[in-house]
Amino acid sequence: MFQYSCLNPIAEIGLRNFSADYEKTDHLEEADAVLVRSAKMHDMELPDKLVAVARAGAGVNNIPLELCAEHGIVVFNTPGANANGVKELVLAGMLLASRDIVGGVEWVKSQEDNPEVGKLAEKQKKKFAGCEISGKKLGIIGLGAIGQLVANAATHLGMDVYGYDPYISVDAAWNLSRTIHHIQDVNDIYSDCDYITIHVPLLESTKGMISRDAISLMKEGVVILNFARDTLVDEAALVEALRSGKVKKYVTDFANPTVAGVPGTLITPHLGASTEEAEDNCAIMAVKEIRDYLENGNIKNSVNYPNCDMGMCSAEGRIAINHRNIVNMISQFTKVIGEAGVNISDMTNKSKANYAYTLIDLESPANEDMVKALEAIDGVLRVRIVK
Ligand SMILES: NC(=O)C1=CN([C@@H]2O[C@H](COP(=O)(O)OP(=O)(O)OC[C@H]3O[C@@H](n4cnc5c(N)ncnc54)[C@H](O)[C@@H]3O)[C@@H](O)[C@H]2O)C=CC1
Ligand SMILES: O=C(O)C(=O)COP(=O)(O)O
Repeated sequence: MFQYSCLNPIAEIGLRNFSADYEKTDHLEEADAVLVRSAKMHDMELPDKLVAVARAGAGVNNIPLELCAEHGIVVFNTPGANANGVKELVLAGMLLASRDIVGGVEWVKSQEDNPEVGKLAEKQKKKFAGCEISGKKLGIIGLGAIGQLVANAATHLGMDVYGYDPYISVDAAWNLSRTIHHIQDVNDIYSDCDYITIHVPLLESTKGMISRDAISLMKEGVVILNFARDTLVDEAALVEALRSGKVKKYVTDFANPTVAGVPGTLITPHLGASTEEAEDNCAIMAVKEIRDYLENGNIKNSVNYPNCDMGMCSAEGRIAINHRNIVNMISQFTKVIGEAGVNISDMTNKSKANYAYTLIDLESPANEDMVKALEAIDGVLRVRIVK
């Protein structure tokens, strides 16, 4: 029996994919796996029993990835599962920034008791006039799951699209419309575009990337959209630029005291992934990843350990070892297993940055002595009998 805990509400349709061998617990210390959305895990104590964390979503800045890796806890996310939801809100954001839809709707609401509202509306409407997005230049920073969808959709809406992503995946590049201009210097996006949208993860290297200097390069009246993370933008500089009129609108999904209520902002309360479809997709993918890891030891879509897949185990035993990516590990594992008189029928070793993972199928079941001997090897972070 496995136990799992949800640190945020997770769509029921996903949780239904846990078999009868799984039980939900509200006690973190009992959980083999955790499902999480945006709950902050940095200050949480990581219980010994915990082996997997699945982020039902994309951004993993709320999870201590390195610390989890050190505890032999594999962290997963669900790439692309909520991208369409975000794309649609970005498109809505561009339209809301271009036409005063919010102001117009509010004005009509304020006239609910006015029998002359229809006539007055025709006089008032020029106050809410705007511009079209068709024909405007859109710069997209980050062409991953979300950025590529925004790029293609904006092209279909008649925008002239410029994309910047020095680390773009081959798949994302294949998916991009050929009309999208490939930008190699992000400053070209800053200086040339009417609308700029960012879709990069929050990392040490991306924090504050929309800096005061970046803003100073931008066109007068630029619209900036941020559905990625608030700390990607120097929001103090941004507020000054809004007040001076340099930035026409700041459309963001992240409310905080620096920007809330500032004229020129359009702020949603982190709604990008809050659609039924995105929540379902993320939950289904997260549960699938946890099950494959707990039941078979396979890793797919991890952000702190390498992917590794040996399918279902048909051997007598399978053992999973989370370890550091250093020399001479495998020979030590096989020595321990050989000395226990157990024959290895199959094995895979994968690495990602500082961490590595080894799955070993055995012709006879693993035992606790073997696990103890493997755990004693310097560099081993966790040993788990999968079967
Ligand atoms: N508002 C919301 O509800 C949501 C927000 N997000 C945020 O959006 C971010 C992106 O999500 P996805 O597109 O799904 O992630 P993704 O991982 O598919 O794409 C991120 C892209 O950014 C690129 N990148 C990394 N550093 C870069 C840099 N310095 N300059 C330019 N490109 C860079 C990567 O190469 C990658 O192609 C997430 O990390 C998360 O913070 C994601 C989903 C929902
Ligand atoms: O997937 C992401 O990165 C998101 O920002 C979505 O967050 P949420 O799951 O809505 O709390």
